[in-house]
Amino acid sequence: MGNKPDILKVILEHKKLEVEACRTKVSEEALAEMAKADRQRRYFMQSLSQPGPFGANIIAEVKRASPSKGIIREGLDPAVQAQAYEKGGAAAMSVLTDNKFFQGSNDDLKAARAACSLPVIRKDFIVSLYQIYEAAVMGADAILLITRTLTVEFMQRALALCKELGLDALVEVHSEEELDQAGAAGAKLVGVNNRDLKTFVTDIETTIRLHKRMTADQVAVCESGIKDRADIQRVMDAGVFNFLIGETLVRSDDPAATIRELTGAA
Ligand SMILES: O=P(O)(O)OC[C@@H](O)[C@@H](O)c1c[nH]c2ccccc12
Repeated sequence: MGNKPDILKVILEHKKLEVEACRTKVSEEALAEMAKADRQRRYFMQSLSQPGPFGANIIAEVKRASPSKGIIREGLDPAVQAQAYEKGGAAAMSVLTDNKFFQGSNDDLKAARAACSLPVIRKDFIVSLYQIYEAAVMGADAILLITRTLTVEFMQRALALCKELGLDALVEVHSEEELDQAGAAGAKLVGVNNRDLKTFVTDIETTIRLHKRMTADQVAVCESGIKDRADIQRVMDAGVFNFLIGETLVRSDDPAATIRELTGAA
């Protein structure tokens, strides 16, 4: 790592500029007004509050590319992918909306959500409340908050706004310290990213370790680096039943079948 640029820092700096550019087109006040409009809410957190029919709940991700892997699948169609995810028995869906680093878009989220009946989380780098209004306006059911990139004070404000707008929040952590910060902010749905966003090293044990430190009112999600049923079994044996999976499903030629294998339904 040493002198490798910190990609997370680069992403956040770019994201701040992006949000400022959006603000000049639609003000936060105008967006907040739009966010109040009636929406057909789908319950993201509720779909993860207990184990599914075969045990594991899968949050299946639409992910075209990433800074660590480059293009994961050329020409990925979010609507087709969403239908396969639903058919395979996914509990929920995640859609990357960051364009510069993940080649996603708000339109990807809209298309994926319109093609199925699963609750959808907007996966992006939230640096401003502006993006939370935006998430509500594009029809997302939940947002991701990455503890490493935020203050406890901002997370509290963000969680309060989510409540007001009828959005769920998945609060992502990668260390004991971050888990404590997420808890202090009032996070209930806690995602443990097995991938270190600085080094891109993935270790599933991270979820098992941090889950032991969670409180009884927190629901855990195991995120990143899940390749097969054995990975899932190992984490389930430790008491975690929610899994956020991107690459393995996007690379599969039959994502519905892969979900069935992963959940244990096939
Ligand atoms: O493709 P994977 O290894 O299955 O990982 C999915 C998901 O966890 C990952 O995309 C992710 C987790 N947290 C993030 C934060 C930003 C961008 C991406 C992510």
